[in-house]
Amino acid sequence: MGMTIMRRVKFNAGHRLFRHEGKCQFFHGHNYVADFYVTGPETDAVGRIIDFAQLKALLKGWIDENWDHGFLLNVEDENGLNAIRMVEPTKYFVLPYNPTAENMARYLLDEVCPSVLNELGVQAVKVVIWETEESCAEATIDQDEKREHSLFDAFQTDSFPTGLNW
Ligand SMILES: Nc1nc2c(c(=O)[nH]1)N=C([C@H](O)[C@H](O)COP(=O)(O)OP(=O)(O)OP(=O)(O)O)CN2
Repeated sequence: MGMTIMRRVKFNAGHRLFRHEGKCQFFHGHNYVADFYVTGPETDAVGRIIDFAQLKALLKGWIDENWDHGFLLNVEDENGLNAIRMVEPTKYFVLPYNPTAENMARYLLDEVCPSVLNELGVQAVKVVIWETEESCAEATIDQDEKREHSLFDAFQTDSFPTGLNW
């Protein structure tokens, strides 16, 4: 039977949505919540896929270093990037697309999780980004990617609640 665990990471960041038609074109920030769903081939002698503390160190570590208390900007947003580069000191992260909840979840799942998790023999199969208490976006690996990774074939994530406790 497949097993999946979830580790939540909270952070805050500023952003704006390049070419947004409404208020999200302006610089603003969110208290984000990122839920990382992680699966592995087997549990260890203690009964863990991986220790939650290890997930925290790796995933929160990456977020704290790269996104927390920084600005997330679209690489096409030259004007926004020029503005944020003028601030001293500054912290920003350039994404290849707009920093929507959808794109942030996809970036964490496709780019960040493989680089920080896979050498430990576990795999992130879903990332959910909560932008507000009411709005979230979910990125999942597709069926082909799951099949390629035969060790993780039997994963099951439907059993997790989706509500938030802030
Ligand atoms: N599909 C998406 N739509 C929007 C995203 C997103 O990431 N994915 N992001 C935004 C903005 O970042 C905006 O700050 C959040 O939008 P919205 O829910 O409209 O904002 P509020 O929570 O402040 O809503 P109010 O009820 O107006 O206070 C926009 N859309």
